[in-house]
Amino acid sequence: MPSMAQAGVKDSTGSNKPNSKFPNGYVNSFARRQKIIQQRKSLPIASAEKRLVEEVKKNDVLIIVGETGSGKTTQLPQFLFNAGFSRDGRSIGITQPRRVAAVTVAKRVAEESGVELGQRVGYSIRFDDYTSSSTRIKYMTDGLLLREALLDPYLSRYSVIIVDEAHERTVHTDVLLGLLKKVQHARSKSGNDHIHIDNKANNGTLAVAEKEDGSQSASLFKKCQGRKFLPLKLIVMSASLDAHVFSEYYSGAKAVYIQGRQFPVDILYTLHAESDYLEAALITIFQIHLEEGPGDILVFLTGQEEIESVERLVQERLRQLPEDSQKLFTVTIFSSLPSEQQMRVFMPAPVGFRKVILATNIAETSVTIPGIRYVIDPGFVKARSYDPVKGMESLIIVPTSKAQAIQRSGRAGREGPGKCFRLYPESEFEKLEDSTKPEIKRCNLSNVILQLKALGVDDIIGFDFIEKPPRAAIIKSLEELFLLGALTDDCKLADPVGRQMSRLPLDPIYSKALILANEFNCLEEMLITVAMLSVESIFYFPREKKEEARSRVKCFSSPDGDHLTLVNIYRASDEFLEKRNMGPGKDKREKIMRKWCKENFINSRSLRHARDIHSQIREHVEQMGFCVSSCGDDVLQFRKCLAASFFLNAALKQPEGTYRALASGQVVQIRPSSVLFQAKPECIIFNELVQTNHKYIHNITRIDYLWLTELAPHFYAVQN
Ligand SMILES: Nc1ncnc2c1ncn2[C@@H]1O[C@H](COP(=O)(O)OP(=O)(O)OP(=O)(O)O)[C@@H](O)[C@H]1O
Repeated sequence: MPSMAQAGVKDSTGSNKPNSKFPNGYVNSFARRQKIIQQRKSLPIASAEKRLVEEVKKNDVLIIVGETGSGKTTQLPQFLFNAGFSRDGRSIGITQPRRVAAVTVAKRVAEESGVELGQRVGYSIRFDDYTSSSTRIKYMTDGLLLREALLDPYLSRYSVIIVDEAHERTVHTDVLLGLLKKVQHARSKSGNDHIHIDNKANNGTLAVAEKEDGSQSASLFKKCQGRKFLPLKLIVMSASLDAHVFSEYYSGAKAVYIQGRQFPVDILYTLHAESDYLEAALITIFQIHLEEGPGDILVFLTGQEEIESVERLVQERLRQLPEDSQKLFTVTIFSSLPSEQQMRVFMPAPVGFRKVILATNIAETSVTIPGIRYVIDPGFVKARSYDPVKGMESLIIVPTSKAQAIQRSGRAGREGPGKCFRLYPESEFEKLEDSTKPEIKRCNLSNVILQLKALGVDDIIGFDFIEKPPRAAIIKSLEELFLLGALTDDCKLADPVGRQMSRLPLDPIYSKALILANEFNCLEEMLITVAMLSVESIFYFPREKKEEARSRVKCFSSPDGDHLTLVNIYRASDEFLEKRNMGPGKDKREKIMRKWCKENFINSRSLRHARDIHSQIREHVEQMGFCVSSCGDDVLQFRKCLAASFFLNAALKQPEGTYRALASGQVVQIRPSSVLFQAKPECIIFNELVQTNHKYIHNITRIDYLWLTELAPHFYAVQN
C-alpha cells in the first residue's frame, strides 16, 4: 500500500489530506496517521527532543533513564535521524535483548515515520534480516550486533548505537558494552580526516574490512588499522537502570532522566503469599474477566510447559461458565515459538472477546501489545544458573528483581490507565533484589569467549567487562573450547575449526558437531538432530493419555537412543508431508501437519520451529561449503560422530544402574522419558543434564567405551 504521503494530496497549507477520490481505506489510514501523530506528541519524551539531541551532540556516551512507555525506544532514534545523525549514509543502531521487541518496535517506527519496513527503518535478528541499503534506523538484537562486529569490527556503518533495556544485563549486552567501549576508543583515535563508510555493508552483505594493502590479517581488529572513522556515539538506555554503574564504567558519562509517564498503572498486591502461583494466576484471570472493565490481560509465567498447562486450565474452566461469559480468547508467547506465531499476540481478539496473553519474560521489556490493560505478575522467572566446577548449566525458577517487576507493570498503561496484579504481598516486593544478577555471572561463557576470540580479543580475563564474570567460569570455558578444537595450545583461535565454529549461530558444542558430521558423512542426520535439540519439548503427552502417547511414540524409537529417535520423527513428518503433497497451500499443509502431530503426540509448534531452524542452519553450512549428505543405514557412523562431538558428556553405567559422568565425576540418572531408560546401556553420551531432585540426563545415545579413546584421545588418553 502506498504511504500516506503518496496517497494524499497537499492542500494550500502544505499538509497531507486524503483525496476524496481515494477509497475508504485511505481515509482510515489518514485517520490512523493523525492518531499516531497525536500519540507521539503526547509522549513524555516529546518535549525533551531538543535537549536530548543537544546532549547526544555534546557527549560521546550518554545514559538515558526514563519511565516505561515514555517513548525512549520508538522516539529517540527518530529524533536523531531528524537531527541529521545519519546524513552521511551511516545508521543509527538500536539493540534489544529480545527478537520480538526488535521486530515489533521496528514495525511501529516504520509506521510512525510513514515508510515501508525495511527501507529507512528496518530490523535484523538472527535468521531474519529486514534492512536494505537505505536503512538508517536499524533495530536488532544485542547478539546480532556482536555477530556484525565479527565482520565489521569498527562497526563503521553506525554513527550512533543505542543499547536499549541495558538493565536486563544479558550476556550479549554486557559483552557489547565492553566491545563498544573499545570500538569507540579505536574510532576516535583513528581521527576523522578520511572517513570509511562500508556501503556494501549497508545492504546486508557484510563486507570484511581489509588492511590498506588489501591483505587480510588474522585478527579482525587489526584488519581495520590504517582506516579512519568518524567517532561513534553511544547511548545506554533503560527504564530501570542503575545509571551510576554505567556512568562509572564510561568514565563518568552523563546521565539524563526523562520525567513522567504516559498513563498511570495501579499496582495491587495480595494480602498473603500464595502457595500455588499458577492457581492464583488462574483465579485472577477469571476475576478480571468477570469483574473488571474492558481490556486485555497479560500474564507472566516462567516457561512453555507452564504456559501450555495454564492455557488448558483456562479452557477447562471457561467451559464451566455461562455461555455469555465464555468470550475469553487465549494466545501464548515464549521464545521457542516460531516468530510468526509469536506475532499472533499482537493481533486483536475476535470482536466481543477479551484476550489473555500467556507469556514468558519475552514480553517484559520494550514491547507494546495493543489492548493490554491488565498485567498479572506472579513474580517468578526462569533464570540460567551455571556451576563452573561441574560445568553444569541449569534453568531454575527464581523470584524476579524489582527492575523486572517494574518492567512487567509497565506493559499496562501504554494506551490508557492500567492495573497490575502482583501475586505476592507488598512486603515481598521490598525484599526483591533491585536488579537482575547479570547473566554473565551465571552462564556458560564458551559462546561469548569464542566470539571475543574471533574478534581478536585474546586476553579474556583482562577484557574490560562492566562486571567481570567469575574467573573459574572463564577458565572452564577456555578449557572446553580448547578440548573442542576451537582454540590452539596457546589459547588463540584455531583456524579453520575455531573460525568456522564462531560463524555458526549455535552453541560451540553443536557447531563442532556439524563440522565433524561433515567429515563423518552424516551431516544430514546431524542437522536434524541439532535442530530438534534446539527446541523445547518435542513430545506432547497429555496427562490423561500418557500410556497411549508412550506406545504411539514407540514406533519412532531407535534402540540406539534419543538422537536417532528425533531423526526418525523428523523424517516421518517429512515423508508424511511428501505423501500428502498434492499441491495444498501453506495453511492446508499446516493443518494436515497439526493433525499428524496430534495423532502422534508430537508438539506441532516445536516441530514447526525445528523445521524452521533446520532450514536456516542448513543454509549456513552450505555457505561454508559443506555438502549435506546422509550416512543412510550406516547409523554406526552417526553414533561415532555423536561420540566424537559430545565426548565431554559421556557417562558409564554404575553397578546400581545409575551413571557416572566421565568429565565431571557426577552421578546422574537417565530421565524416564528417554528411549534408553529401560535398556540402560553400558556407555552413553548425553546432551542435557537437568537438576531437579535427581540429576537427570536426557537425549542419550549408546556408544562403545573404546570409541572415546579413539575419537577423543586428547581427553580420554590422559584422564581415564
Ligand atoms: N506497536 C505499538 N502499537 C501501539 N502503540 C505503540 C506501539 N509501540 C509503541 N507504542 C506507543 O508508544 C509508547 C512509547 O513506546 P516506547 O517503546 O518508545 O517506550 P519506552 O520508553 O521505550 O518504554 P519501555 O521502557 O517500556 O521499552 C507506548 O507507550 C505506546 O503508547
